Amino acid sequence: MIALIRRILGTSGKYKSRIKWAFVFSFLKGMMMKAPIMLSFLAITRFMAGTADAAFCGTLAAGMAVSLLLCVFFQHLADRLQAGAGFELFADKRMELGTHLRKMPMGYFTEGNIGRISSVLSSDMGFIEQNCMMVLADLMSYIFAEFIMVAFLFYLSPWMGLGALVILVFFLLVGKGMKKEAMEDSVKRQEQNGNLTDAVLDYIEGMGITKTYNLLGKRSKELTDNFDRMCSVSIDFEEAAAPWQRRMNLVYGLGTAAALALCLVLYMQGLLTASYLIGVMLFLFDLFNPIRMLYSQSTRLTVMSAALDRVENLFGEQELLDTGTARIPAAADAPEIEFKHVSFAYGDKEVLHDVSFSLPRNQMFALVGPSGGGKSTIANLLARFWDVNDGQVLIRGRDVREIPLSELMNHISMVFQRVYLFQDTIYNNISMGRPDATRKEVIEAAKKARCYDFIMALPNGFDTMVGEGGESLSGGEKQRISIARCILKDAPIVILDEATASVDADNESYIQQAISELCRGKTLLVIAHRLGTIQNADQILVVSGGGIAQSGSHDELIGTDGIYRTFVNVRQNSLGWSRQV
Ligand SMILES: Nc1ncnc2c1ncn2[C@@H]1O[C@H](COP(=O)(O)OP(=O)(O)OP(=O)(O)O)[C@@H](O)[C@H]1O
Repeated sequence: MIALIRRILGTSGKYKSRIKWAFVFSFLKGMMMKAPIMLSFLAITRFMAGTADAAFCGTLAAGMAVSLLLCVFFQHLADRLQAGAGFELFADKRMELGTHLRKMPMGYFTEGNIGRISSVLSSDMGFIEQNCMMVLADLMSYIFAEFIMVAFLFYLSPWMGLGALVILVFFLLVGKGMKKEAMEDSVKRQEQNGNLTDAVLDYIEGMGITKTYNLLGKRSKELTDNFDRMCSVSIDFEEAAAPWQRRMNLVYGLGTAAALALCLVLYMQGLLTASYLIGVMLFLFDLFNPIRMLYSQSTRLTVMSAALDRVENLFGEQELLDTGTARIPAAADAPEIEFKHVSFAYGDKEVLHDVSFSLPRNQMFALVGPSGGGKSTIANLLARFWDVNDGQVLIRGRDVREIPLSELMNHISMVFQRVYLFQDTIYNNISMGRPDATRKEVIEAAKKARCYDFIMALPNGFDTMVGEGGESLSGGEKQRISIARCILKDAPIVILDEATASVDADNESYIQQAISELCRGKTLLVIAHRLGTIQNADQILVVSGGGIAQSGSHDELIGTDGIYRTFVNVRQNSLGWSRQV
């Protein structure tokens, strides 16, 4: 418990001193709570000695009233300091986690971690935020109350004090077993919570496919199974705690009886006077209540501890190093993009092996080749979504790892095949390409991306809200809005993952016009699927089997016997690289 309190203090940063002050007020509250018992003891001693007079009685009554008022006052201060600190602390932690996640390699988000991240951010952090400070306040007041009572008992009778300490050892032993069991179950419960979030996200994201393939029964079953598992681990968790709670109550009952017996034995042996006997009896029945209450919170504490583990683990995930300070030169003799002996593996699976190529400035390059050959991986390494295992990726002669990530991102625009629009206005979706752009510049970008006309036909024009993921727009319209965003950003390198899905002829021609605008005066690296795009490229890189199998212009490559010619011939007659321009 102390370890958990230390851990929370350790993570509380600038709120640490506020929390410590709250502990001071908790301690004072604990003192004031027990003050009436101590005053009563004083009264009994004076009455039995016959020295109590009217002035004493008046002072005693005033002392009782003041101690009760102070108790309420200190409680108020402790609660205010702790609860406020808790909510502010976790608002900061969420922001910190957001910044941390932004610096993680993209691979982290594609390896089944989305559910874990969501459940840490919502359920784990929410649980700690709501419980931690209030529980902490209770814990501290129980610990202080127990300490004050045992110390007072020692003052009344060292024998009674020692007896109380022995009984406390039994509480600690039962508490230890209780904590161990609850800890294991808490870990299982929080892990299942993450699995459930994963399953819910997966179910909702895949709803379209689920309906199309009529998989509602199967997919619902997976989700229901997860709900069932969550229910059973929660029941196990509560059931596992019940026997320990019973043991704790047993120790409480037997401990109080033993303390009472000891008190009577001491009185009969003449080791305790009558007034001290009454004094001890005054709070004997409350003596072990604080420690019992302390352990009744232990299940919440173990959940909190497991939740803290998960939060800390997420914070402990390795970020992409962003220590570079090199600037990308405005002009350089070096190629705009260069891969030097690059090798890269996703885990153990090597995808690129010793890949080298260089691309001059302001030209268009097409990456083509069989599915799974490594085209997207090349684009992702250029944008430093991952780091290479060997070799170097250079922009204008600078290794991307030496360039600050923010500068690198300012230098590169990406148009993904799967366009994502935020639940916001169309205007904001475009302007996030350059947040300081004027309205005129945003509209200009929309015109260049050939989306102005369809935007103006919408009920609220640029202020129309887009549904989650851009669902209320057609695929071609969404793609053009994402191109407008890139045009506004005006980065010197554009990476474009050409859509494989076919769109209607009108949309196709609008998208091609938008791409032409986007690429004016830029270096374009396009993962190309359409023969029209490939033929327009200044240079084609055929990516296959983890390397560059061929490179050259369309005319050069088509005249050579090799993988490119075979591909073009095959694809011309099939669905893949269509002849649409
Ligand atoms: N995040 C990832 N984790 C593990 N393996 C991956 C990951 N992304 C891609 N791969 C694997 O790396 C290989 C290269 O994938 P990549 O997406 O680069 O190929 P591609 O040529 O772009 O394919 P496509 O044309 O189908 O998009 C594939 O075998 C793929 O399964």
